[in-house]
Amino acid sequence: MRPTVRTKICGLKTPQTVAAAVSAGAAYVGFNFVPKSPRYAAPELARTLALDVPEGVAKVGLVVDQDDAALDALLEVVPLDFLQLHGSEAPERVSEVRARYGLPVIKAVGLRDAEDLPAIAAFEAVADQVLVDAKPPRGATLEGGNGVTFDWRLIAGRKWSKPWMLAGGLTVENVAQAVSLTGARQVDLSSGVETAPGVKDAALIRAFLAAVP
Ligand SMILES: O=C(O)c1ccccc1N[C@@H]1O[C@H](COP(=O)(O)O)[C@@H](O)[C@H]1O
Repeated sequence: MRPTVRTKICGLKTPQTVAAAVSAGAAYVGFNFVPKSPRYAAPELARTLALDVPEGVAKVGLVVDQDDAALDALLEVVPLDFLQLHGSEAPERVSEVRARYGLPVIKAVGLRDAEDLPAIAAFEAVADQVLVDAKPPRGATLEGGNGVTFDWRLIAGRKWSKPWMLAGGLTVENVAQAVSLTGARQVDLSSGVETAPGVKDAALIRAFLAAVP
């Protein structure tokens, strides 16, 4: 049965882990198209995986600062339901991507402290969903997937007009507290269900989904 809080498992690269996410009730499965990431899935692989995802589970493509040519090429191959923009895309770029591809866009915003909060409002105006993630640690090479949390009290009790997802360092141990503190109705994670960077584990995926309230 699907948990009440909708869950996205991101960075899937094998049929076994996609099947684990789907059967344990994930609402979204994510494919990572960031070449430098250990979670990268080549478009042909992602296409094969995506074709096996049942109706009712949304397929999300995670990209970082991709231009139209790269997105054209990706979307020719992989049947996606959402694009997740996880780089330094400006609000104007979010609008352009929505208009060009006709797909809903999830825009990631990184939080470290209260100064980062206004960005959520800026993207709320143009994106279909906002993904509220931890800002990468200083010196990190990846824009996300770093397994770090932010101070959830920063967003406790806040309301936005668009659907949003909580991300950043979520694990089986902390997800219930994160949801209770922030009021999130959707959560997203990648490294918290891995045994090594980029290596997802079906048992960890099932345990995480069982722990989501
Ligand atoms: O996972 C990656 O490699 C990645 C690379 C570049 C941008 C985003 C990436 N991952 C996304 O980051 C958040 C949080 O991840 P984590 O749970 O802290 O590991 C999530 O949306 C991932 O999809």
